[in-house]
Amino acid sequence: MKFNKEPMIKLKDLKMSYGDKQVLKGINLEVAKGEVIGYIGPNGAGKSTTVKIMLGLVAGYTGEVKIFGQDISNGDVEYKRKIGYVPETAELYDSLTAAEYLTFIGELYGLEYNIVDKKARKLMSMFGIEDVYNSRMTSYSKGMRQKVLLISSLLHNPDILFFDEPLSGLDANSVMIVKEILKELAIQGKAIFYSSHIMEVVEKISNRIILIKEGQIVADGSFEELKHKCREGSLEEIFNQLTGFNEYKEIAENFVSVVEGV
Ligand SMILES: Nc1ncnc2c1ncn2[C@@H]1O[C@H](COP(=O)(O)OP(=O)(O)OP(=O)(O)O)[C@@H](O)[C@H]1O
Repeated sequence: MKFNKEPMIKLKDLKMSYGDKQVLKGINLEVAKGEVIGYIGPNGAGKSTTVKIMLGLVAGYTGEVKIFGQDISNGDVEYKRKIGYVPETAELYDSLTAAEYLTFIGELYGLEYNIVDKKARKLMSMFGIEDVYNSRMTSYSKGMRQKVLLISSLLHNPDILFFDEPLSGLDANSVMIVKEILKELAIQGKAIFYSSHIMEVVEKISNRIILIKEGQIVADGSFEELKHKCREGSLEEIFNQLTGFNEYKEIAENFVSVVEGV
């Protein structure tokens, strides 16, 4: 296989516009096996757009996107078989049971029904939700749905994982489990692309942080490196500094005074 020598992901001068608006202005990055990339930035910075381009969901970009050493514009979608994705918002097929949904997804990836059924049930049990495996997902809480989504992204043992707010709706115990799972997956050599606005978690789980602002990378390094460079203590403070934001107090005060002014 190629990806021993090649980086798992390589983006070269990636640009993307929607109409007149340029949302990616030349992203360059390489991701190696075992890297957990915290991909962060303000709302609208271009994070989801980058990820969707890599997933082959958005066309019209310029520059080069190589996944497992293969240029994805060559029309061969085989690379998608080794990718897992948890989108920020997903439409689960609510009227299905988790058993039906997960076995369906597994079969799409070419897994045998019995194997995927067993695996899905086991993973559900580890998340403490085995008892609802055969219940319709309409009856699920937000956290339970999120767990099903996480499981569905991992059933086929992908080599690259794209996670967009994967902890959304999870309770503190489940968050700890997922954080450990991510660590373990990275040790197994997976590359993980982790987008989130929860800076405390990004700080802890990422071995490399990439901060994107207005379609450009403005920081790329380990948390320790960014801390040293920015002379700040937390990733939240680094984020505020690098995105030039310090008027949160003023905005909050004005906000409350408008609320009170009714
Ligand atoms: N399909 C689309 N059509 C037009 N504009 C789009 C489309 N998708 C995204 N955009 C614009 O591209 C910019 C980047 O959006 P993107 O979703 O990549 O940001 P993001 O960094 O993921 O933000 P968030 O943190 O809010 O999820 C935004 O200005 C958004 O309005």
